[in-house]
Amino acid sequence: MTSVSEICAAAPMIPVIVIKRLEDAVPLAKALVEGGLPVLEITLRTPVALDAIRAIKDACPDAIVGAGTLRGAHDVEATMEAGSVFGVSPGSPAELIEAVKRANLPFLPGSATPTEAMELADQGFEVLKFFPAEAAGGVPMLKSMSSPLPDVKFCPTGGVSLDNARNYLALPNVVTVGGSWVAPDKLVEAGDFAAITKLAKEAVAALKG
Ligand SMILES: O=C(O)C(=O)C[C@H](O)[C@H](O)COP(=O)(O)O
Repeated sequence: MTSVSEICAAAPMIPVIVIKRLEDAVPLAKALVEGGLPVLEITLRTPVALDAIRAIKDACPDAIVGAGTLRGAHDVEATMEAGSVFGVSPGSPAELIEAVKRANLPFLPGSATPTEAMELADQGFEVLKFFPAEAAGGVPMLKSMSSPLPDVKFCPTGGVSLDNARNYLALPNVVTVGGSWVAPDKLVEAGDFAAITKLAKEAVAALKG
């Protein structure tokens, strides 16, 4: 099993993906992988999300497919059954944390405060999703947390864009960022997957290294 740290090191950003039509799943995943972004977070926000994960697993061997918006134990079981190799959540409710530990699923729990960060790090989580990044204090908040908690690493997500991602990645406690900006609804709905590859390449060029 790949660790969360290895998954986060595999790309400078993790696209946060909302699949509304199942037929968009594979071309979208292929477009992002082709653009240099192999780590994909498929959110469980739509009815086709689990089928989308299955389809991408089958058709895109180079993608590292995870599930986002995990809310409870049932989500952990369902996403693993569908083939997700990691999970992400906007928060860290106790029932979800217990389920993730039982299942041994590589997991980025959501954290927006120092207390949550301390509790989750104590429980052995290597990287936390700092969510909602911009609304919860953004770069200054993470910078402040890096002084007392230098060992706690984050993937800021929520309001992160090409414009501010580099400021996050420059922080010593940020290992990668997450965002939906590389897979905007409009382009997916229009079937413009070439434009999505272009956005992915643009993100990689701006953020790598
Ligand atoms: O669905 C989840 O699991 C979430 O936690 C929320 C997403 O990560 C953010 O909605 C992405 O934020 P944007 O990049 O600003 O669109």
